[in-house]
This record gives sequence, structure tokens and C-alpha cells, in this order.
Amino acid sequence: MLRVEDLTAGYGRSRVLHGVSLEVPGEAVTAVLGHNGAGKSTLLRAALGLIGAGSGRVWFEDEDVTRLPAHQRVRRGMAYVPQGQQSFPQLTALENLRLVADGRRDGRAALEEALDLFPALRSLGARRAGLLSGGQRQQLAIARALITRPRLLLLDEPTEGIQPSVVAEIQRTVIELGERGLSVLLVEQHVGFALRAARRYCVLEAGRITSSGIGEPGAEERVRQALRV
Ligand SMILES: Nc1ncnc2c1ncn2[C@@H]1O[C@H](COP(=O)(O)OP(=O)(O)OP(=O)(O)O)[C@@H](O)[C@H]1O
Repeated sequence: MLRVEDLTAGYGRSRVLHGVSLEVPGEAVTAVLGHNGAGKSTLLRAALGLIGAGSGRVWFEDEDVTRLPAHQRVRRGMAYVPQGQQSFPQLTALENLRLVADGRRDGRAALEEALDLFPALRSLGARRAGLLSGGQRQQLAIARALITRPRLLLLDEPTEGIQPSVVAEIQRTVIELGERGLSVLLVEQHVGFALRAARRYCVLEAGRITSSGIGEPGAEERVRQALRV
């Protein structure tokens, strides 16, 4: 689905990723774990093409997309939910969703499916996005991305800074998306959740992948040792 080969990337002269190689299989969640500043968000941005690759390659569904700009990767089926649950705060939740759905051939059906996944958004549809809680905004952001019917969802710390009651709901949804066969590259700090959701995981430290394996309960201890947490 997505293959990253020996990728270096960064900002200006500062290199953040030092030769990262990663395989994201189709129809499953792959988790990237790591400490703050390890380069996890940078990896997602480079996979999408928001920042360029210094060297190395990015393949998406057997196509070399290394030099393609982000919007062309989106057209090929990638969707990205960055940290911070961005939406248009002055528009209602439903308007935010319609903005994506309108003009798409199957937009209406995709919008309904997204609302089925996050029933809370139905009752909040008329509320301005800026007045939603962080957790509700995160659900809105994921719903918006899903309306594009992506083949690969890049999800950056969906539970960060969100009240515990909603965290469980978002975690359930991510697990469900994986079970439904969506390919997800999930950046996450909650080791337990990431390993429950993911078929494969890797640990990123200072821009390098230092361990990887199969997401299973037994892996938690190994990952915690790798992360020294
Ligand atoms: N836009 C930017 N310009 C310059 N440096 C940046 C930029 N974004 C991130 N960095 C730097 O790149 C490094 C990796 O940041 P990144 O956000 O990828 O880490 P992360 O693993 O996602 O961390 P976190 O878990 O805190 O989000 C950090 O040293 C950070 O300061």
C-alpha cells in the first residue's frame, strides 16, 4: 500500500528523518510510536508530500510518488488528519462535512457513513465547529477525511489532549476502521491502544526506526523497553 524507502526529510537545513524505511500493508492499521520530537509527524508529512524528501523514495500502491505534490497524492487516495483537529470554526459541524461531501459523486452516502461511525456528530450537526469539544472536533476531522473515501488514512495522534471519556470512543473507531479493512498509518503515544489497533508497529527514535514488529498484546513490554517508558 505505502512503502517508504530510506527516506530523509526535514525542515530547511535541519534533518529530522535519517533513512526511514517502512512498509504499510493494505487493509490494516500500522502504528508509529515514539517520544515527542522523534519525527513521527514529520514522517506523515513526508509520506503525504507536505515536505519534500531529501533522499529516498515513497511508493503508494506501486507508484513512485516521491516527487508528487500532496494534492496529487490525495487524489490517489491518501487522506491526512493532522494533530489539532482542524476544521472551519465558524461553520457548523454539518457544514464542515458537506464542504467535503458536496460535489463528490458519492458524497451524500459517504457523509451518512461517516455520521454512522460517529453518531454523536448527528446531534451536534448544527453546532459551530469552534464550539465543539476537542474530542468532538477530532471526530469531525476524521469524519471529514473519511468522506473522501481514502485508501490510506494518515492519522496523527488522534487522542492527544482529549478528555478520557472521548478517548475510548476514538480508540474504538480507529480499531473498527482497521477491522473494516481501511489502511491506516497511525501516529500514537498510547502504546496499549496502538498495539491493540495495529497489525504492525514501528518505533521511531530521533528520526530512525529502532524496532518494529507485529501488533499484539505481548509486544507491549518490548515496545515499552524500546521506548524506556
Ligand atoms: N515546521 C517545522 N519547522 C522546523 N522544525 C520542525 C517543524 N516541525 C517539526 N520540527 C522539528 O522536527 C523535529 C521532529 O518533530 P515532529 O513533530 O515530527 O515530532 P513528533 O515525533 O511528531 O513529536 P510529537 O509527538 O511531539 O508531535 C522536532 O525537533 C521539531 O522541533
